[in-house]
Amino acid sequence: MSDELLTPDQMAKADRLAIEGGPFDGYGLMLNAGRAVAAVVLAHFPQARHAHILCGPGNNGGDGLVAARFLREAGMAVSAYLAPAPREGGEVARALADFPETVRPLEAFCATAEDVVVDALFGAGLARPLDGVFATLVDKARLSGAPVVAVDLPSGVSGQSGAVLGAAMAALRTVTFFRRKPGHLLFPGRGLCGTVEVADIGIPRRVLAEIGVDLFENTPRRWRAALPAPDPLGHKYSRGHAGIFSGGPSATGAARLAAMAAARSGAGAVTLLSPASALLVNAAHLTAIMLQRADDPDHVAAFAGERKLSALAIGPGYGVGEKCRAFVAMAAGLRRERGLGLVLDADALTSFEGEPEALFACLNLGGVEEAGSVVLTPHEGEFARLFPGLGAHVGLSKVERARRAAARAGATVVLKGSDSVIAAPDGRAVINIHASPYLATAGSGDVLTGLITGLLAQGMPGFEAAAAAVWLHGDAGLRLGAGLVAEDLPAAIPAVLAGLSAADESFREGPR
Ligand SMILES: NC(=O)C1=CN([C@@H]2O[C@H](COP(=O)(O)OP(=O)(O)OC[C@H]3O[C@@H](n4cnc5c(N)ncnc54)[C@H](OP(=O)(O)O)[C@@H]3O)[C@@H](O)[C@H]2O)[C@@H](O)CC1
Ligand SMILES: [K+]
Repeated sequence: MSDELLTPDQMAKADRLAIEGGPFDGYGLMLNAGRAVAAVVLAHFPQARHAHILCGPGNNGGDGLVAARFLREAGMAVSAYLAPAPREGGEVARALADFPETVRPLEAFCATAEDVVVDALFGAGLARPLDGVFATLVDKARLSGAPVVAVDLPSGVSGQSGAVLGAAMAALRTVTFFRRKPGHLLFPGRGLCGTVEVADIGIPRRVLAEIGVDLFENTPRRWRAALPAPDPLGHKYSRGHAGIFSGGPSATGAARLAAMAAARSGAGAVTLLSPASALLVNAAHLTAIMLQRADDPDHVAAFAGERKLSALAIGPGYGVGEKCRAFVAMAAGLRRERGLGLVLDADALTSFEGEPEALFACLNLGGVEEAGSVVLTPHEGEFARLFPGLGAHVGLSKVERARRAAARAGATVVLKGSDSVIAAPDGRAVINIHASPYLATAGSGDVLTGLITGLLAQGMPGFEAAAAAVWLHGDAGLRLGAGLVAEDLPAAIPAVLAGLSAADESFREGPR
């Protein structure tokens, strides 16, 4: 499956460019779309007693009318229901004229669990919350128990953000056209789409270049070429040296999880930077990971120079407060002066609650010549603390929120969740769906931080390192499944890396 994602506006442009360049006109595309929907219904619900096609006033409804005609021709019992009067002379009017039966008003819809419902009320043109008869149809469809096949998007789901506007259909399958939209990958939309199929309706791939696609599913294709490979003549320090800050004696586990993940990602050396008070606790649990006392920022800076540290992570289990801010400032300095990669997570983010500008200022200080990449890895709670005004309820898509945050911070932002978004300050963004709900477990985020740090330490750029780490972490979660605990994740990384070539193949470009 292709990994480009188009917003509804970009999709409208794709339609327009395709029509201009031919060979299909608007009605030709609609015929192809309706045929594809009918094919999915016939393939997956051949035993349905009756097909009910709910058609809205726009082109989504037109696709529905075409599908109704093909289903009828295939021998299915069909009822089509249409919103009041489509625009005269338009493609929907043409689809209506070509439908040989009388269509019924939407209010007449009534289905049973043995039937199938085709939801063609609204797609890309959804402009406001569903209410009135449309909201009633959502309830009626749900209560009928009939499977729903959505045309383009479940009606009520925003293609742009995945948000539900008012109410939304819950589909078992969704047939979209040409490329998926962000709303198919972002929750809650993703949870309402069922299985998403992408139909080729004759829009040529060349239109993508003109649209300037800037959002993708997070697949290996996006970062595979930047993934570090060991130099046969290299040594452990030339493979990158990652430093992970540990918390105090009762909060050391998070940093050790991150350290082991950094090592598993391929970094040649990993050092745990521990307060003196936690040295013994950490020493009792470490083997391949090195240990260094770290109570004074100047000493750590000197150590980083002597031992050629190439990336640092601070935050997991570290503790919120002044000490954390001081070490972040020191790390930001090393990043500016020596090009170290830097990952800030958890307590390092929360430590700047109420004064995020202080963090962004120290990350963005001028005179940067060989500054390394910075990656911030907030979950929604930490994100809202660090980026007031960009929290989940501001009416922007998760992609837009992450993009604005990345631009504000001058850093790659991983906005974590079941639909993690990774955004770079230059606007590049990917949405990750390659993950498992079993990853929502204590310590899992610490492992992700370690993977990013390990990849940065090996010289991978920030955006690619973050996207790769999120995918590798997700793949480990999918492999382990039920019963996984965070300790299992680093150990699963060798198999994940070994399987990467095969995964890569499955994301190769399609024929168009
Ligand atoms: N373009 C092409 O060539 C191709 C497009 N294709 C198909 O077209 C679909 C996009 O079509 P579209 O742009 O006509 O939008 P669509 O989703 O049908 O809705 C717009 C209509 O709904 C109305 N409306 C909106 N929200 C509402 C609400 N809450 N409650 C009530 N009304 C509401 C809105 O009214 P208005 O806002 O103008 O008042 C307008 O009348 C796309 O998803 C795909 O299926 C394929 O055939 C391939 C070729
Ligand atoms: K729909």
